Amino acid sequence: MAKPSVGVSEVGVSAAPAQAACPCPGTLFPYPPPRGAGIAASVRRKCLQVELGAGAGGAWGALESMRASSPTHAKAAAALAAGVDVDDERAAWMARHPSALGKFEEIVAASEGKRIVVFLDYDGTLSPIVDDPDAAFMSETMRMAVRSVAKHFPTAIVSGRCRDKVFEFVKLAELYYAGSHGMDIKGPAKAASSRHAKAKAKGVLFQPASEFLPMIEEVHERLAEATRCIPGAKVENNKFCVSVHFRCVDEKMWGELSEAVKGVLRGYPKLRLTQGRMVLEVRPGIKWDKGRALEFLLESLGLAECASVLPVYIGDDRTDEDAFKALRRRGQGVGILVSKHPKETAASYSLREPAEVMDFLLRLVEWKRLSRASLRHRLLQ
Ligand SMILES: O=P(O)(O)OC[C@H]1O[C@H](O[C@H]2O[C@H](CO)[C@@H](O)[C@H](O)[C@H]2O)[C@H](O)[C@@H](O)[C@@H]1O
Repeated sequence: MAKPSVGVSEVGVSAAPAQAACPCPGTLFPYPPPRGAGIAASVRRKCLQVELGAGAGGAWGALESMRASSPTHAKAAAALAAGVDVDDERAAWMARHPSALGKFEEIVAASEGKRIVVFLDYDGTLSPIVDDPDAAFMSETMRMAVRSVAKHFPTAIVSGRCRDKVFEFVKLAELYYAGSHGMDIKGPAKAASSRHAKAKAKGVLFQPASEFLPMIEEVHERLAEATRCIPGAKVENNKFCVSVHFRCVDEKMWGELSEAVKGVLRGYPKLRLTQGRMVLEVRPGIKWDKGRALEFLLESLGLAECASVLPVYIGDDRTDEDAFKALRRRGQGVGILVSKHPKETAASYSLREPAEVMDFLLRLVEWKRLSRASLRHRLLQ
């Protein structure tokens, strides 16, 4: 298996994913994605810029990013700057990123002759967003849906959380887990079915940032100390990354929080700062993300061949954009963004909330059962 190139990444993410010629028929990605009127260009640019510059600050600082990530701010700014009717904007966005439930038949039709592999983000995708990160439980019905999906398709959870923690929430041993934004990858603990035996025999386990472990420990302690006096701030150790939550911090204190985080990171030039949903994410500055984790898992499963696989990735966060972009680079796959609001995204489809994710997963299972039954029926005739 090819080892990844590990090195300090450049700060700044290009707005548009690199265009890849797709050699495969039946791609679901119209690329480049049509750009309708709607979110004003300046707001779009801000929504796309996820690297914040850990040192002296990038062209665009952490505080501005924190403000723009607030749904109220982003919406108000977009409406103000573009004078756009919010309903029109939503309709235009839905035309570009239609509901994966509404387009279900189109999606499964694209899987003809291919093996579907399912990738699921955790927070905001399988569990609703809540104030307390330690209380982001998934429902038992969602767990049953994921378990059923994993019976039919290789299934992976790809999360910003530490792998052990996300496993504690999901509690399904038959899945692949990629924790710490894909920097901690492990295969199923025990055999789920003989179909997966090949990948298991390879013993999938990969930690491309292991040398950062002591540094992350240290920076976690320093961040906890530096933000102790900011009410509502919460620092979470995600093993290869650290999350600094500001969901419960008064907006007036966001400036102080971002200064505290940047102050600590000045001493750690090998780390980088990105942002998720009301959270600043400190991570090793290596070229590794959820997109690379997706590629790694496909390769481990022996399914990297473009013609034989249809990866389906469902996620809600900026960090999931790396996986959506990876699918576009492959020129094939189904990227589904979970969002109630129009957002710039490299995903092709959308779902509004975790409840719709569960409906989609259950439909996938039902479709698989029916197509198997119909195949059996045809063989017996
Ligand atoms: O990649 P994910 O599985 O989506 O993890 C991303 C971050 O998720 C968690 O934070 C988010 O969910 C919390 C609980 O709903 C919420 O309080 C917080 O505001 C969100 O950002 C998790 O706590 C982070 O460590 C993950 O990096």
